[in-house]
Amino acid sequence: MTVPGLPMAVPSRDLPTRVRIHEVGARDGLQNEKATVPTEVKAEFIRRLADAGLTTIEATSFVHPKWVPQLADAEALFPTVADLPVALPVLVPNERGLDRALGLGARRVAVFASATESFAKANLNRTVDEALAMFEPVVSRAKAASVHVRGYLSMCFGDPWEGAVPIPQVVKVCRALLDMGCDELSLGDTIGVATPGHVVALLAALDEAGVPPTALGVHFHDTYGQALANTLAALQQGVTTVDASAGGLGGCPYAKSATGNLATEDLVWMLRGLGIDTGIDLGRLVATSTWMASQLGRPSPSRTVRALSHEDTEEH
Ligand SMILES: CC(C)(COP(=O)([O-])OP(=O)([O-])OC[C@H]1O[C@@H](n2cnc3c(N)ncnc32)[C@H](O)[C@@H]1OP(=O)([O-])[O-])[C@@H](O)C(=O)NCCC(=O)NCCSC(=O)C[C@@](C)(O)CC(=O)[O-]
Repeated sequence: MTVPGLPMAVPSRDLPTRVRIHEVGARDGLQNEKATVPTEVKAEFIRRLADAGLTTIEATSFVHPKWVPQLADAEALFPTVADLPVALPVLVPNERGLDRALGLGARRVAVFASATESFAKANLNRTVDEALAMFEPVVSRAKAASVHVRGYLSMCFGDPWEGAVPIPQVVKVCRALLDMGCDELSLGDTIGVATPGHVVALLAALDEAGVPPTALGVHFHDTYGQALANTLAALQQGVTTVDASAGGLGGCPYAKSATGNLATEDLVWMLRGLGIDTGIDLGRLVATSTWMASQLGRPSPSRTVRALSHEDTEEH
């Protein structure tokens, strides 16, 4: 697909020159679909994302299949994409998940904690502390096997049961995950309620507690249309890893108010305008999301996908 009228690149001195996009569409996106997507379609989706230039593509989750039936095919899927020349992180909640992932040769895993008790219970059937205790052997065994570990932290801004989440509560769990040995953290705005001022305040508090922006990724959902504004605020504070989901797929099965993630295409469009290199072919990415939307039987919510897949801009 030819992309018409790309934005003029106007670099800004207070922004990074390169951003790493951590693509979560195949995991966070598809885990929340009502219909279960066939394994071959997931594999094709991941291959197309790699072909579009994404270098970190979260592939699946080794969680209990009854908790997330949409990803119950992790064992069948992972080996079919394992040879791609990209990083393929997978979620593992516990040692059972780690064993399954390591058994298939996964080199990057992610544990996923919660800043709130309500979501820890709903998502992991544990208190916050019990969940951290569950992750400890996962992280230490993964590190011993030279496997990269990401630590997600959900509900960093607001929680559907508890409301606004106090910043010190978030800082405490972030510190615990880093002290445990996680290589990087991802701050999840699981239900998409964050606003830029809150992002800046949280990043400042984390920095003060010894968690620098270079150790962090940001993971925004776009429920209230704030995901791009929040991302820009995070970039201005020195964050260089941004999670996004092709076509804006996504949500979380254990937080009903979680809607789609920040769309990767919307992010790439903004970064291009800011003169920030991502190495992504936007035309191929839009074509991938348009193809995935046709597999799911509904249009992509991404504004950029919609604008660029309009019939006058279809392949020339
Ligand atoms: C953590 C558990 C397993 C606890 O669930 P539990 O019911 O407390 O499990 P358990 O530890 O009591 O074990 C019960 C049985 O499950 C088995 N089991 C135990 N673990 C596994 C496993 N890994 N794979 C396969 N089987 C497993 C285990 O072997 C045992 O089998 P039995 O002995 O009875 O036959 C469960 O709560 C779970 O799987 N939760 C995952 C929920 C999830 O995936 N949520 C979505 C991801 S988080 C997210 O999307 C947010 C994020 C990351 O995107 C960021 C953001 O936006 O905020």
